[in-house]
Amino acid sequence: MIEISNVTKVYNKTYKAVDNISMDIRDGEIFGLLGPNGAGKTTTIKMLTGIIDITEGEIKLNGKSIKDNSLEAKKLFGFVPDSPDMFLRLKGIEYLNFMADVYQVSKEDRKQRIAELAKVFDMESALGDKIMSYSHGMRQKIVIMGTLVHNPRIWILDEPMTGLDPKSSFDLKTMMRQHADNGNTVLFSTHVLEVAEKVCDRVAIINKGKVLFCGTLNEMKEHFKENESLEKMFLEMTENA
Ligand SMILES: Nc1ncnc2c1ncn2[C@@H]1O[C@H](COP(=O)(O)OP(=O)(O)OP(=O)(O)O)[C@@H](O)[C@H]1O
Repeated sequence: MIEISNVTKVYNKTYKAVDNISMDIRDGEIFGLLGPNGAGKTTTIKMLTGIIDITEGEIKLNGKSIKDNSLEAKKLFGFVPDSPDMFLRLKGIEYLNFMADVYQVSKEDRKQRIAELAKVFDMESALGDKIMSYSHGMRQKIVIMGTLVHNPRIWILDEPMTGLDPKSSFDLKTMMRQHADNGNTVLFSTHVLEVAEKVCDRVAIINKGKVLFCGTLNEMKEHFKENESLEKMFLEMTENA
């Protein structure tokens, strides 16, 4: 569960990139953070994960404050950032072992987990190669595998489908569903409405740092009927996808 309460982020003392947002992401659901470029999605995710400070407000992950109890809160989630170009000089398997070390995954558990993930993402034959030799999609997959190697309760993913081939994208969505169905929390951002429609239980639409809507997809469609400007923004987002 993620609780976001009256959160604001001000950059450079004046620019409000996120403006007093509140929402709860519940156990057992896939929650989509939707919005056009510059809406404040990445800023929100960076605050959730403790990468940047919260200017005002509070964020709790399974009851642990990311401000006051950051180390404990950070142990609870796996985070996939929007750029997968990391640790390029490491071999895939070295990166996965590094992540398993950081999260103190036992030798036995990691062996099993890495084998499972490599199979799902069709990466078995690539693990001995350096990440710099991987395609963008393969880099995306190795980062996702590194994030999931410690089996975190909460998954936070910033634009995770970007660059994935259709099969990997499908497999990731299936894994997200399974993880949520097991009573865990999955939050991801996207600017593609279609992706959200296929996988999310609930969405929040943000634009210019404000939450314009938060609810189920059916509720969103009802809301569009009453709010043409929101629907128009979405049509534009879909056209630009
Ligand atoms: N470090 C920073 N300093 C100043 N302004 C920033 C900083 N990071 C982001 N911004 C600004 O804050 C606003 C929100 O940016 P953010 O990256 O959160 O949007 P986003 O919804 O993730 O967009 P995208 O889909 O393009 O990644 C933008 O106007 C951006 O230019």
